[in-house]
Amino acid sequence: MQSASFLVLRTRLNFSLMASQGCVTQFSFHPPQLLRSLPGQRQCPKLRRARQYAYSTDSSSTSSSSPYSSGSSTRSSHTPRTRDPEPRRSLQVGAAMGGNSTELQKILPALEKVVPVLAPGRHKGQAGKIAVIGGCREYTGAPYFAAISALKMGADLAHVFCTSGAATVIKSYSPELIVHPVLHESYDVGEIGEEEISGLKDKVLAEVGKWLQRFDCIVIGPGLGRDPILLDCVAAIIEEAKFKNIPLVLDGDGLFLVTNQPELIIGYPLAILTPNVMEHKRLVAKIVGERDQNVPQNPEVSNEDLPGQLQDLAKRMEGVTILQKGKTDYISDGKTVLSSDYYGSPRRCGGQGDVLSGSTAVFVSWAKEYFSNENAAGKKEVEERVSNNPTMVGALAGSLLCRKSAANAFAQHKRATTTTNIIEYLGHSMDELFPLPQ
Ligand SMILES: NC(=O)C1=CN([C@@H]2O[C@H](COP(=O)(O)OP(=O)(O)OC[C@H]3O[C@@H](n4cnc5c(N)ncnc54)[C@H](O)[C@@H]3O)[C@@H](O)[C@H]2O)[C@@H](O)CC1
Ligand SMILES: Nc1ncnc2c1ncn2[C@@H]1O[C@H](COP(=O)(O)OP(=O)(O)OP(=O)(O)O)[C@@H](O)[C@H]1O
Repeated sequence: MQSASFLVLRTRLNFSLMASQGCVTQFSFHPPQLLRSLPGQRQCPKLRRARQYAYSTDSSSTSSSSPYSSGSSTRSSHTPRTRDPEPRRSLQVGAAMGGNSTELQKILPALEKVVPVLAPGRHKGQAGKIAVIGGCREYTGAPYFAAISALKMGADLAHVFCTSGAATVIKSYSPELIVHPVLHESYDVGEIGEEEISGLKDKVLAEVGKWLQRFDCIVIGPGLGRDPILLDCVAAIIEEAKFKNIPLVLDGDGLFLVTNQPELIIGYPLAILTPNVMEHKRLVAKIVGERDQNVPQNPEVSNEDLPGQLQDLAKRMEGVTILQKGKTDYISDGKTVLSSDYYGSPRRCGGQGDVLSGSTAVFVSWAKEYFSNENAAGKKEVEERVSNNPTMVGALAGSLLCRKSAANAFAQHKRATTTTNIIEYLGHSMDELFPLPQ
């Protein structure tokens, strides 16, 4: 078993090396000198062979094979390593620190195509109407960060749906946000029975439901809290949003909800989950550990094979896009893995994930709009250089923007950098990545 794992690991190292020699598109932080020598993006025969070796030794379904090695409580002594039936296409967006990476210079013009132009003829709302569902007694900062980030990086309108206790506070942070005090938590409603809870759910759904169709993307979870009544109502909102085909970004307590009720989101291609390391581990334990008899109950999430594990997780979630945040951000919809370690800041202050969820929501809405236009200019370029999936494109662009903004804020504020500083730099960073025409 040990030697089998070792072989796969060796294959992955070779894979990385070949990737850096041009067999896959790469934006890598690590070897810029290799990046510069990239001869092209097409898959080379050597890499094709390596992929076959790594992935085709077992043609059984994902439920019987997995990239997860043993965790603390093993259910079965047989814990095979990665044998993905489909090869992984890996695209790494990496950081020659100053932004001179050859690959990044290819990716940015492709991403730029989905950014809407600023033209006098456009009307309010065309650049994006975003909603954030979050904000409770404890947390008012997180939904504010997500919603204001959406506005600051280019959306036209941002709404927040929160509890009445949080609403006044959020409104007082910014007159630019449209705040709806429509959610309820146990603390407010006291002890109520099943029937009353059901009535409350209907009321919340009616209040939120009349707005839903207007939104281009909804962020669910920043500062939402974990009150069971409130989460029950949010689950109903998710169902309704899916019915209306609205893209969803799930973060913070929204992830807590869908980790406990994965059926809410599995198979919905317009969903993006943005877990941090801890949230990702919970998701893996639930989706892989609890459901697959062939892997340990607490599968080990290993840094070595994060891309393979993430792809496996996204595949098990039937095409949901997952953006796993960390030192490197990994993004997968089960078909492709993108990774980005471009820019970033060493400050780990709370709230940066909220900036990411708000920004990603806007990029996803732009990408969806872009792909829905059959005559959109440069579509082939976006598909080839990034992905033909709007949620993948949006997630990568969101990651790049937030890391760029964090780097800019850190350069100015150093150890004093907070999320508010990062938000202040969103507009400037957008313009550095996607400059407005002179
Ligand atoms: N100002 C605010 O209102 C903020 C509210 N937030 C909200 O707070 C709620 C709870 O979020 P939490 O993230 O605290 O959730 P959890 O209760 O899941 O806590 C996660 C824990 O994991 C730890 N952790 C995070 N990243 C880690 C890593 N890479 N390695 C090891 N440990 C790690 C953290 O220190 C934290 O103690 C969410 O609704 C969230 O949106 C946050 O967004 C932060 C800002
Ligand atoms: N070690 C790191 N180096 C550079 N950037 C990082 C690092 N860890 C996270 N990030 C970036 O910070 C952003 C937020 O990720 P983080 O892991 O802090 O989210 P979070 O814990 O959900 O945040 P929040 O405090 O809002 O709940 C992401 O864009 C990610 O790319």
